[in-house]
Amino acid sequence: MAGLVSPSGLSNDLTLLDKIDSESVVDILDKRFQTGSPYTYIGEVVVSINPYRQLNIYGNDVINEYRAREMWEKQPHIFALAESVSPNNQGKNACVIITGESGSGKTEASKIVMKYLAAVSSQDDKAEIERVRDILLRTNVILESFGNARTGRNDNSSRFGKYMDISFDFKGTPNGGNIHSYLLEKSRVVQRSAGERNFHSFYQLLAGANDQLLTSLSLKRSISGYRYTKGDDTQAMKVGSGPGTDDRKLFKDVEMAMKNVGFQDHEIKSIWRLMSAILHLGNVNFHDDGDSAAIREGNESDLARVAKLLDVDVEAVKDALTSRTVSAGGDIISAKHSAEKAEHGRDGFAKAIYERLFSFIVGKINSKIQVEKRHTDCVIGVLDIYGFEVLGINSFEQLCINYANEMLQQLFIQLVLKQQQEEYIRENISWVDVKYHNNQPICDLVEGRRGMLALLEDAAGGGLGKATDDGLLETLDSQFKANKFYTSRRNEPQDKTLEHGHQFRIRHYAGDVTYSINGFIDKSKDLVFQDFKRLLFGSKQPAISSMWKDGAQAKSIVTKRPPAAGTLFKQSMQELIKNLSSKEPFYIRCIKPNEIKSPQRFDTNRVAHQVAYLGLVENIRVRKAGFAVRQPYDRFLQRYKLICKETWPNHRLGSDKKAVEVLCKSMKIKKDEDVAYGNTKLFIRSAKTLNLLEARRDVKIIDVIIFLQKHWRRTLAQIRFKKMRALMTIIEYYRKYKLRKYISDLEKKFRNVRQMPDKGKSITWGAPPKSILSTVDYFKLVFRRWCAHFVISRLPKEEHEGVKMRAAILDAYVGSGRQGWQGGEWKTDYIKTNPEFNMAVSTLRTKEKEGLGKLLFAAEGIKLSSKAKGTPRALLITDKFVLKMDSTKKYKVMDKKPVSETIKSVSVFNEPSSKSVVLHCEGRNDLVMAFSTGNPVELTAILRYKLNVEKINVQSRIPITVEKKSSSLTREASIDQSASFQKRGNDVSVLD
Ligand SMILES: Nc1ncnc2c1ncn2[C@@H]1O[C@H](COP(=O)(O)OP(=O)(O)OP(=O)(O)O)[C@@H](O)[C@H]1O
Repeated sequence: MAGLVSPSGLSNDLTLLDKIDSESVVDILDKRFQTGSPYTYIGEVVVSINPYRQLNIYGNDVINEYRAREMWEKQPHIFALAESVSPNNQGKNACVIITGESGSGKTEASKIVMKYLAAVSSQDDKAEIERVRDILLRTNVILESFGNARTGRNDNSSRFGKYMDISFDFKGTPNGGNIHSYLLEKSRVVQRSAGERNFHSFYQLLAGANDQLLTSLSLKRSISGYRYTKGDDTQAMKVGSGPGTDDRKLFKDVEMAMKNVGFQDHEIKSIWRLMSAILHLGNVNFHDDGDSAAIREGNESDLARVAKLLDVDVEAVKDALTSRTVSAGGDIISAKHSAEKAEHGRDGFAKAIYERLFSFIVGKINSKIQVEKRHTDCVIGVLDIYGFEVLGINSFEQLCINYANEMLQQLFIQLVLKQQQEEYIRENISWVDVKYHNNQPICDLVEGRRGMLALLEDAAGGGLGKATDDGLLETLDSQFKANKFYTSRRNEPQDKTLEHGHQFRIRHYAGDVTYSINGFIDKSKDLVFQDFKRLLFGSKQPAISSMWKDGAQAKSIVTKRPPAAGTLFKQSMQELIKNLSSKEPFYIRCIKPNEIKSPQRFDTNRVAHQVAYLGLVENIRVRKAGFAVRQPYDRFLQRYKLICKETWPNHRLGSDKKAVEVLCKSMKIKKDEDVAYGNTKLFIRSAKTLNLLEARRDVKIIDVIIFLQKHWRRTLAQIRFKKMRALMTIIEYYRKYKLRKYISDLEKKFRNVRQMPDKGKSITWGAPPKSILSTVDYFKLVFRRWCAHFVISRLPKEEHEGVKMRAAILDAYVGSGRQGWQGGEWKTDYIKTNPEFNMAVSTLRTKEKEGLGKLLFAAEGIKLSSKAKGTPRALLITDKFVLKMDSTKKYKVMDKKPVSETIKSVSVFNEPSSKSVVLHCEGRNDLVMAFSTGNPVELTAILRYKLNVEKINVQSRIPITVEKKSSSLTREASIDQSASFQKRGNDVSVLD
């Protein structure tokens, strides 16, 4: 519920409070102050309570959160208001009016607005735009130096009102601006209350100027050395040690800012000259010499310094300070001052120099940022003006300040009501009239045709006859006798709180203020003798001279008295109000939580007082009258459409208004009673309805989150799946490519293989892709066979069989150690060499009824029998039988077994010359023979090639089973060519 309550559960908009009274508002402000969330809304008005501590809520990350957001969407913040006024958002002229008492945070608020506007304005990096943006941000440093001072209430109090217009071009880029200053508190130059300081600029100059500059200005680095900077609080007044300030550093910042803004060196120098001249001027004292004033002894050097710094003649300065030129009936005479009057004149001169210097600085800044109207698309004004002021003694300045606040409050009520009324008319909603405090009678009392300022003007011009403060009070008393907002002791003798003869009281909207009439006429006249004007117009410093153009008149010309200060102030206020009224206003109402700048202390009474005089409760009531909240239909839908199935996720109801009606109906929100449907906005009467919507939204949002999560997960899975599929396709294509490449490379390598002398045996095959390893093995086999074919085809046909047989046992013998196994002649049968054996076999053939089968192998030797004896035997193998014959008994058949049941595997020794062979027979004794005729390798080949006995063992120790006993057969070379067996422990050795 970002829009309605803060994370700590506080109402974000005071109109949403159930109970609208001062206590509830103060209570919310207290909680906001304590929780470090200083902003609250009343509709579009931001109420700000000074946190008096640095909060981490002004960074660029936070700025980004507020971009392109409606005010109510995020937590209350000045950024939200700045976003509303920013040209990107509305493109209309607007103004931000910041009010509140001294120290409530107005200047800080204006800086926050500026920071936001600068950050979000279109980021065009043209040098000119950068320059203007830079100047607008840097002006603060300069204006704060010359216009701010430490007061009892604020260490950095603005002692002038400031209105800054920032112009934006059609792209929303700041391209210029204009600053207006109001009522600089120039009296501060010559006097101030205990513990307060003069304007920062004086201390910054004394602390920050380098020795060379100080010497050129004839200054000492000493605050106590000058009447106008000397204070009663020596610790606080030490150079560079003002609380909360670093004068030395700030001097550099100000100098740099002036240079960046475009002040020329001679202008900056003139500014330091004028500041120094003021300091020296304050040290010039007078005494009465007869009936006229004379410079006090010892002060001539100060006077000389003043003259030098102002670049005028020293005698002329002396004359201007001690006398006055009067033109009467064409004669020009010099009227001498008394010492008192001269001192008065000196202070007036110092104030005037500073005031004109300040105006010069503001004018200079303006000249650097002014922009032609035709290049301006919209203007945003920021007004940071002194708040309502009630001091121990309230004088003319307080009257002006409080009058300005009356005007602004009147404007506020008018504009808020007017805006609301206009909105109701525009939206076609019936209008409810609201009673509110009307400040107009008080404004009239001050500024009316026969109001206080008009009477002051008369008094200042001598029009009232008695141009004394007492006389003025008498006139005011009689003029406003019947005015219920004015009172004095004369008009209400029973009111003992008012002092007779010099106090009057005005009932301001913010509370009663008692003013002292003393000094009113002088301050109102604000007289600077023409002699001073002429003196400084004559300065050889062009910048100084340019500040005093009205000193150009000849002495003989009788100058028309300028309007009184009050009248000028009234005019500038009226102009300001006119300017503000022409723009869409936005308000920041600043509140000061305590008097001691504490980040913890919340002074309930003080805050209640401010809440009252800022008219916040009234403001809430006005805003709430009729409808507490209004929201454009599209925005409303954006937030709440999820709570109604007809509107979620998108409606098809023709218009947003219709969709909102359906949504409200589904929530049983009653038309007219709870809400009203305007042309473009929904008007919600009370917080109850909004809370209902928000509560429903909170419930629904969980469903939406689950729904979104579900979809998002599905989307993620789809994305992953697609990626995987793509990956597989890539892999598949790559594999195919690798395969094709391998095969095509092979094909290229083997293309001319027939013509190669070695028929391609030297070709390297390369590592094949894994998937075709077995295929390539097969290819290799085919290739080998193809090669073999060539070898074989060159041999006579009858040898083919032998070669094939040799090839068949290749795997068993390669690397076996039985070199030369494939060589030699294979005779198949060795009978022919022995006629007796041959005869016996022929006889056998004829005798055997079922047929002996085709003779495959026949050989003689000795057979291992029990006790390791070698018995002469002949071995006959046909494709059907295995026969053992006794070669000592005319080849009598000893044993005859079908060949398939008999031999399971065959073993030979891995030594080339061995003639022994072991036929392993399943379930029977192994047949171990050492041949005298017959080749054991040939026998293994016949067994595998012709009788499918696959297993051929070629080893050095052959496990045997003879006479049902298992042992091992080893081989030893025979010395005499004849074979024999020898017992070796449990094992047997054949000597062959
Ligand atoms: N948003 C803020 N965050 C932190 N401190 C603040 C904030 N606003 C104001 N302050 C503190 O309060 C002091 C006074 O604020 P600021 O000068 O803006 O008051 P002001 O209303 O302009 O006073 P004046 O009318 O005297 O010029 C600041 O110097 C600063 O210490």
